[in-house]
Amino acid sequence: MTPNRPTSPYSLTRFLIEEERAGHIRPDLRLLIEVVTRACKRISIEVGKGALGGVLGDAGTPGQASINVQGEAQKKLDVIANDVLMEANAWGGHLAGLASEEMDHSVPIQDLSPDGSPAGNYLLLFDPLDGSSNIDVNISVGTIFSVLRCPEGVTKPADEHYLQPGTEQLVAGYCTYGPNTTLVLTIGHGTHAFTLDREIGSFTLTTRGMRIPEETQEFAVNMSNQRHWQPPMQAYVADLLAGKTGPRGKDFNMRWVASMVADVHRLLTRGGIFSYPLDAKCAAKGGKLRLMYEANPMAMLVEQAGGAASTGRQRMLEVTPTGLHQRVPVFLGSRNEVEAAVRYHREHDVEAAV
Ligand SMILES: O=P(O)(O)OC[C@H]1O[C@](O)(COP(=O)(O)O)[C@@H](O)[C@@H]1O
Ligand SMILES: [Mg+2]
Ligand SMILES: [Mg+2]
Repeated sequence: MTPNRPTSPYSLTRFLIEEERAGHIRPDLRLLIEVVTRACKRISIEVGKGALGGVLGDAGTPGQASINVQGEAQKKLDVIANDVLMEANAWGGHLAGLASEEMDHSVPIQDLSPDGSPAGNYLLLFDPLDGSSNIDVNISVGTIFSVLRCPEGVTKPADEHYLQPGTEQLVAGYCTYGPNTTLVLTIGHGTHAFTLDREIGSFTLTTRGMRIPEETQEFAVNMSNQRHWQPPMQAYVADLLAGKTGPRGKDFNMRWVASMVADVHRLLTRGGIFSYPLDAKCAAKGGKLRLMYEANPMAMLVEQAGGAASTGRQRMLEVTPTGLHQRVPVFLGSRNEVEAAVRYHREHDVEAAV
């Protein structure tokens, strides 16, 4: 090699090929990740156009917002991002089916693939655009995705085939569209960050093996819901707010972006706890955030970085899903802080039982 020649950037493609050589990933799964992350680059371009691309605002017609299966008004970019991911994967190849936060039901790839390609081995789940309420105000949003194995012998998967606990995820990742576009990925061997080099259009490995500090003094929660929280969450946050002179013996700072991707990216970078607990407004639905599209992929990424993820009463990845759009309470991030939040729930439940 010529001396002093700059070494070439370590691309996502190179990373995946080396993981394949190490026996961590099969070639068809590697190609699936490449397809999904290429779609994320497309979404990044659409998000980046902002008002110039006519992509801001609500989907639907004026005065008649379009409503998704979650009962939430869709933004134009929710629909665009969903379409981009659908189109990117419609040719089949490695997928047997896909499911999206924005669609009522999963779709078998055989119904999408124009030439009726044989179904692949995997199921893809995604939240095409997370943090929708931030789109119009130019704050980071993102895409969250997860890959499961299609059960043996199933060529046309239905919703029930997706109902596997998070421990079964083969891949989890997200892409944040902010000041830069960053992909954070796990294939079950650590959590790694790749930054999009916009000049060459390629993801470059920028952090190998992200580690979440076990201790933190930073928490993320929507405090406006405080009056609706249940007793263990009330007690936990009251002690955080009591600071140095309270039972926790240290001061805490609060950060809340209201895009889960951005809040999780912060804690993967410098530690923290993110929570979206049960409250009186969302209790009937089981929580606010979606198990299959948000909580499970983030839980795998966080655990692979040395953190913890829980519903407050159960390890997130061990929850047995009962529905594609199931919602759950979420606590994830720095291990010791998540354990503290879980302790408040346990102590409350023990007291309530006597
Ligand atoms: O502002 P709220 O209602 O507390 O909700 C914020 C949460 O809702 C979400 O935006 C839900 O995601 P979507 O935008 O994909 O529906 C999370 O990203 C975020 O943590
Ligand atoms: Mg979301
Ligand atoms: Mg969304």
